[in-house]
Amino acid sequence: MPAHHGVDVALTVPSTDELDEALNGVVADRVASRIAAQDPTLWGPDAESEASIRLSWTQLAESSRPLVAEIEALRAELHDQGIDHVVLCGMGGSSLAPEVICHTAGVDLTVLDSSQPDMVRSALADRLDRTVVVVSSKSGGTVETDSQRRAYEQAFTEAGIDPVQRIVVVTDPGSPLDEQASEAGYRVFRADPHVGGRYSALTAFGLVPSGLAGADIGELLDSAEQAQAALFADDVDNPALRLGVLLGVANRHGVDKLVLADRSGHGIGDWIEQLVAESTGKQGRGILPVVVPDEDAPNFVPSTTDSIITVIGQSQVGVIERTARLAGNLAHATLAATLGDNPPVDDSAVPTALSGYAAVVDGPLGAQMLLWEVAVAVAGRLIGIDPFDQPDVESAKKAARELLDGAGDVPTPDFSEDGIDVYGAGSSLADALDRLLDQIDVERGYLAVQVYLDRIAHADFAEVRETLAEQLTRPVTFGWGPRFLHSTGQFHKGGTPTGVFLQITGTPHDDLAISGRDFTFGSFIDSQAAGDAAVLRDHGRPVLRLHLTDVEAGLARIRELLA
Ligand SMILES: O=P(O)(O)OC[C@H]1O[C@H](O)[C@H](O)[C@@H](O)[C@@H]1O
Repeated sequence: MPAHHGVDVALTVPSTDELDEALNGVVADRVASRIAAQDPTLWGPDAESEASIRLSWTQLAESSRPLVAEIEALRAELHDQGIDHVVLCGMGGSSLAPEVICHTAGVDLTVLDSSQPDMVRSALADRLDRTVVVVSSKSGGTVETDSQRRAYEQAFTEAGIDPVQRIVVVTDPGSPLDEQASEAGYRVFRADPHVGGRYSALTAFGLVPSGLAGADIGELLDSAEQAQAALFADDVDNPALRLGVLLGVANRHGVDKLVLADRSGHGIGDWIEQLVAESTGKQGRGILPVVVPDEDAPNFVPSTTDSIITVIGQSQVGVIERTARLAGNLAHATLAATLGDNPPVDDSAVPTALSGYAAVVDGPLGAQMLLWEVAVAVAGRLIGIDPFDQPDVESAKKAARELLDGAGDVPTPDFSEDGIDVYGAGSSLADALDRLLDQIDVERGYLAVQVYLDRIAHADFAEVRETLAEQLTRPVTFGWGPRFLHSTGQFHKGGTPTGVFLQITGTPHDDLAISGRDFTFGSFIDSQAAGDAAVLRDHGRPVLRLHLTDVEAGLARIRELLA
């Protein structure tokens, strides 16, 4: 195996027999029904103690029912007071589910999952007099969420509004946030502690903000409940087993990218991204999701041999056949994991050469969430990792903390050009970029673009993913910082060591103090970027950081260079 790959699994293609064998194996081992029965031994002895406190997600369709009426009553109470704008403060598993639930339902939810000062400011300035803020944190110790809470407490107080009337907390029982919020008199929803963050979509974490915003959370639970029989069946037709086997077997053959064409139009790709990246990306192994807008996007066509291509939200026969054809392998496409009206696939038009992996996944939102959770648990067993921990997220948090405490080395730019401070080698900005991109391994590498800016104000910049993917013909991911740190950040540091990282940071228009803290939002997000870059470099990964002293001009310059 060539050393430059940094991966010890050769890229090969399994036979249809191997996929069938693995599928028969998980059926014979009763994996689906044992997941439903919350058997913690499924992932081996090392994962057993974590798994024994992480499997309650299998029964949420029933156990979360009592929350529906409680949340709906609170929504009605708030509406009576003219409070109809819901803001969610939270990161990762505490924000990605409500975001997709509300988007799918077509209801308005402001998701504040950032420490970027301008973005925090914009949220604070938006309809404060009509706003209820849900502060969600399972651990109760996430610094972004704590800082957002402090910002809203201060804003409400300054506006003469009692924060106790406007802040609702979701957390695990006994967390520091639970103690603090209960003492302050806030309304606290205590979630099931035996469910991990990224599996918590159907707990209070997903339901409270979504229900307050007006999504039909009863229907969401109904759709999960209706899918349970199919998803927990020890049966070769179980779509979750089929998807999990596809992911697991492909990964054993060195395939470690999952290109998701998110045709749902509601952003379920971002939720799946966290579930897959944090659950599998560890011990130098795992699967990196690459979220793309549709099946025509670069990285989907053409795809690379180290990718599984997946269409979400379009189980029409034409889409299934086309996906199968692109992957060149009907066997994989017949692993289409669709729920509900699942049309039959016409095999006749599709070539059967074995050269790739594909899946089409569809179904109502609650059902699909459960489907992906079961599939990822199955894949984790086949890959041989613990799907319930996230060991490498902490390292970046620690490095950021040290920088804030003045303990770490504050990085200094290597040079500046056109108002852009460059942290990396090169004779010019263009040269520094070329040098970074040249380090992407042509067979196994990927580029991760990590942008620590206001993701609402600069949303268009995400299009550089398409430009770069087209030019590089290698998988390119795009993540907004610090949001991605709670998602793909785990894979970047703990997964297959094949990433190359372009970090973009910027000077905010206006920094913002955090009440009761000796650091500002601006210094916090800077430390988060610098801390993560330091950890990536410690892992031997190339990182180029570009700091934009004038964000608008800097982004325009980067676009120009990349085009
Ligand atoms: O809900 P919290 O405890 O605040 O955690 C928010 C996020 O924090 C960390 O980054 C974890 O890696 C995520 O899995 C989690 O969802």
